[in-house]
Parts: sequence; C-alpha cells; structure tokens
Amino acid sequence: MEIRSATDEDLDVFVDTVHAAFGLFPEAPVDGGGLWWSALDADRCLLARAADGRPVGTAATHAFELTLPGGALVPAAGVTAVGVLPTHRRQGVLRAMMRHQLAGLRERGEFLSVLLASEAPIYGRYGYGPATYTTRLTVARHKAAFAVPRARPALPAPAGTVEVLRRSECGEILEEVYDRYRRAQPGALSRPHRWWRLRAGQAPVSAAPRYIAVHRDTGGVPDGYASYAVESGTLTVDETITTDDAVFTALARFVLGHDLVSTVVFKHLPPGHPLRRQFADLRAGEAGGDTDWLWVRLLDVPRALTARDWPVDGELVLDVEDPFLGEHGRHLLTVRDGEADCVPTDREPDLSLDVSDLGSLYLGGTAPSTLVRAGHVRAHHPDAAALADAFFRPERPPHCLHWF
Ligand SMILES: CC(=O)SCCNC(=O)CCNC(=O)[C@H](O)C(C)(C)COP(=O)(O)OP(=O)(O)OC[C@H]1O[C@@H](n2cnc3c(N)ncnc32)[C@H](O)[C@@H]1OP(=O)(O)O
Repeated sequence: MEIRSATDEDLDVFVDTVHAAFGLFPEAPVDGGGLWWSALDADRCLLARAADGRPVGTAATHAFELTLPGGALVPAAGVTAVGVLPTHRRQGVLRAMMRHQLAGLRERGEFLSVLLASEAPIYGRYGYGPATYTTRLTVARHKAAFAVPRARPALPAPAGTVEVLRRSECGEILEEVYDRYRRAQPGALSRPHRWWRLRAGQAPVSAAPRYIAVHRDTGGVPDGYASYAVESGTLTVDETITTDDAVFTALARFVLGHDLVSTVVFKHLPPGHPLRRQFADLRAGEAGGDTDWLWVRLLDVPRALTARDWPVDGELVLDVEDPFLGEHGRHLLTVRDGEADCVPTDREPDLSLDVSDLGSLYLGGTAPSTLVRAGHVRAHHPDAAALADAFFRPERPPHCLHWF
C-alpha cells in the first residue's frame, strides 16, 4: 500500500473515495452543505492506494486555530474525511494512514490535532480523547417564561436590538461575531475566511436556508447572532454565538417569543449552560443528546502543557504513555505566577495516564478525578486527583460547535 499527499489533480479521486467510504453517491448533495469538500487543501489530504494502484483510503486535515484555557490561540490540525472503502476495511489501512498523518503533522511543527469522531470506539487507540461535550436543550415554549433574576442588586437589563436577516443579507457580520466569540471560548475553533466565502460546512456558514437574528449593542455594533429555521411548529437554533451572557439571554428570549411555535430546540449548548436555570419552570427545558464533540490528540506534551494557562500555582507530575507512537514521558509541570514550565523528571508521579486521557483533560472538559474513578487514570497518592482537578478546573466548560 502507498500513502501520499493528494495533488489538485487527484482531489476528485479523493472526494470520490470519501463518498464511497461514507456510502454517499457523489451526485447526491452532501448532508449539511454540498460545498463542504471544497474547503479541503489538497496538500493536507492523504490518499492510500492498494498495490494495484486503486485508491482505497482517505484522510485530511484542516488548518484551524484552537482556543485554549486562558485564551491562547494555537494551531490545531482538524482531522477529517477519514474513510476506507468497504472492500478494504479491517486490514490496517486506517492505522497506516493515522501513522503517516501524525508523523506529517509533527514534521509541520504542529503539536496537537483534533477531530470529530463518527464513531466513538475508533480514535482512542490513536491517542485521541474526547475533550469537549455538547448538549441539546428542547424547550416547551409555552412553559418557558423567564424568572425574575434573584441577584441583588439586579444585573442591568440587556440593552440593544435584535434584527432578523436572511443569510444572504448578513455580509461579514456572522464571520466577525463568530471570530470574536471563538477567541474568547476555550475549545472553539477558527472558521477560516475561505469557509465562509465558499459556504462550506453547516448552517449558518452554508447556503442552507436560515433566519439569522443579529443582536446589536446600543451603538449598533453586532455582538451576537442566532441562526435558526422553523419547521412544523419547531424552531431549531443551530448556534447562538456571543461572548456576552446578557446577549445570549436576549437572543434566547427572541427565539422563544415566536408565535406558532410549540418547541424551541437549542442544538448545541455547552455543559452547564445557565439557560435552563433562567426559566421560572426548571422543567420547561429538557436536556438531551449529550455527546462528545471535539477530540484532542497531543503530539508534544511539554509544548501543549506550557501553551495553555493554569488557574493555580503549583507542581504536578504526569507520567504519560503513548502506545500508538511507542513513546513514554514523565513530565514535571510547574506553574508560578501563572507561568508554566514543563521538564522531564524522574520524580514520583502524581498521575499515570494514557495520552488519550490527557487529551480529554487538556481543555478542562473532563476532570482528572472522573477518569481516576473510572479506572483509566492512576492516582499515586490520596491527594493526587484533587491536586490535578485544581490544575485542570476550567473557568467555563470548553465548547466547540464547529462542524468539519
Ligand atoms: C474524523 C473523521 O473523519 S471520522 C470518520 C471515520 N470514517 C467513517 O466512519 C467512514 C466509515 N468507516 C470507515 O471508512 C472505516 O471503517 C474506518 C476508517 C473507520 C476504519 O478503517 P479500517 O482501515 O477498517 O481500520 P483499521 O483496519 O486500520 O483498524 C484499526 C483498528 O481500529 C479498529 N476499528 C476500525 N474501525 C472501527 C470502528 N468503526 N469501530 C470499532 N473499531 C474500529 C479495528 O478493529 C482495528 O483494531 P485493532 O488494532 O485492535 O485490530
């Protein structure tokens, strides 16, 4: 088998092979926006060919930026379009492509990669761990009266306006608002300009028909939007994008104010989002569809650990196994006045863990103690899990709603 980067000339073969791997006919529109493949960069696409030269497998990466806890923006390879023809499965094609891809990312100097997994059992073996989660909130509109906030003094009522636009009328507004949001939200990915330009991906980036409620501050500057569609009495919100809780509330009030709608579905909320608590009737909203979203794979542990901010000062020793790459490292993470340093050590570890579990902890979406209790991470002394929890505790849960 031969694995090599695609060229512009064989991008069609690449797309054809992905379609066959996913059971899609090439002429059928791709779910969520037929132009999605057009966002691929040929030189980041891998094509695996069998000995007879026939294409049998594909894998690609997008060049994204990921927001880390504390706000650092780092390059993140977004793995996508992974597929092997049904005739060639379970013969090690994916394993070989993953090896090739991870080596290539390291050569490019990238220190982490991310992906959305079609099936959860696939990627742990390659060192990926689920790192962000998302929840769907289904709201019975007629029960969803907002409670009077109990905080005293009360927070100022949200000021500003909401205007409904068609996607085609939004110009650069969505891209600008999204970009501000993703820089402030740990776990969020950049949406490169060409995605918006090519209308690649899912609404509201794609040309799929959507209403867009744009919120503007009192100076008229857009500071949030909600993208939604209404069908058969159900209003479905793809995403509500803002950095400001009061603006989120204003947009939620707006979509919940629609007549002739019985149910409002917020498709993607971060775990622990306060919206449900804002209803006078807690049961007005039903959480469901809890699922993993972004998976993280660290390729250079010390670099990754020093790239993000930490909420506490102190020392933590992590003993990390990376079976897929055949690597092992014991790392002393020291944080002083917010500055992180990470060096090899032979000190007794606080925790021993697989690199996939460190990927799960990295953005703060999973507490170390949870993985200790699950039997996946070993705590070497009674205080180790609590110590690690204090290091990885997020200010806000990481969240990603970019689909790729
Ligand atoms: C980021 C993304 O793009 S997600 C999209 C992933 N692609 C798809 O879901 C499309 C449909 N599926 C496929 O094309 C293929 O089944 C793939 C790509 C998932 C797997 O490709 P294969 O070449 O069959 O995998 P390969 O033979 O290298 O398997 C490696 C290991 O993973 C395991 N594995 C592979 N796929 C799966 C799966 N779907 N569920 C559970 N285990 C799996 C194999 O059993 C094997 O285990 P082992 O090392 O213990 O023997």
